[in-house]
Amino acid sequence: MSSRSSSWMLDPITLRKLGCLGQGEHGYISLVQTTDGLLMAKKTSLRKYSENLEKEQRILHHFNSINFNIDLHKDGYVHCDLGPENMLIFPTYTHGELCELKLADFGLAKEPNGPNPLDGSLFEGCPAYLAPEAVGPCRIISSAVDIWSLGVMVIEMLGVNGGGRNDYLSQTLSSMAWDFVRKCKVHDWESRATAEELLSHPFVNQSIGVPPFEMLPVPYCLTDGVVQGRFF
Ligand SMILES: Nc1ncnc2c1ncn2[C@@H]1O[C@H](COP(=O)(O)OP(=O)(O)OP(=O)(O)O)[C@@H](O)[C@H]1O
Repeated sequence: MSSRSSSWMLDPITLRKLGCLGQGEHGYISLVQTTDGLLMAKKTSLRKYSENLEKEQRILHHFNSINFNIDLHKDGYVHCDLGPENMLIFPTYTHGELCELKLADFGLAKEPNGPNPLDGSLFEGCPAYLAPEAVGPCRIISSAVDIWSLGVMVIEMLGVNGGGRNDYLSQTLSSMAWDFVRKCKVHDWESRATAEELLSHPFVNQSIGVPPFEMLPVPYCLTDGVVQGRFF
């Protein structure tokens, strides 16, 4: 489903399975090849999760048909399940870019004017990244939920311990990183930074070097065991 192929619906019988890319609570993902030689990820779920799968298909189709790089939030979608397991890192062919990031698993996402994810379902996702206002009887699901998750992920990526306590973070992170993180982790969801604001933050726009090619992730099932480690 990550291909830019013009024909969206494919006959599954024509897809050749090359290997397994990953597995989650709701299904497993295999690497398949179309008769045209295109590589794709195919998600298979139990019938009881078919609504989630259909929603994922609708959302991916929506972004496939307009522009891959558009901000999810501007279009009224909330992912609701952002966490490292749902951020996929691909090699990029764009000069000067580090890599290409893609979001996976829209099974819990909120569509524009669509219902909130079922009560309790967000705990099946990545609870450690869940915003405080997204739980409880009066829960509020808005784009701010994803921004909170982003803040938690950035703290984790920077390798900081200390239980996410603000006093510890403010002393440990660079002032630029701390400013970014604290804007994501504002408890009052209405005062939290938006994706648009964060995109112009210096933490996002700083210039960092491109890593050597061999550091870019390669699907494990394509490497025949040559590259160790897990596929993102
Ligand atoms: N397009 C893709 N390309 C490569 N790997 C993928 C792709 N989509 C998913 N995966 C891998 O499969 C894993 C599970 O996928 P996904 O999150 O969609 O399944 P899920 O059952 O809905 O998971 P969860 O338990 O989070 O609900 C991901 O964490 C990722 O490692």
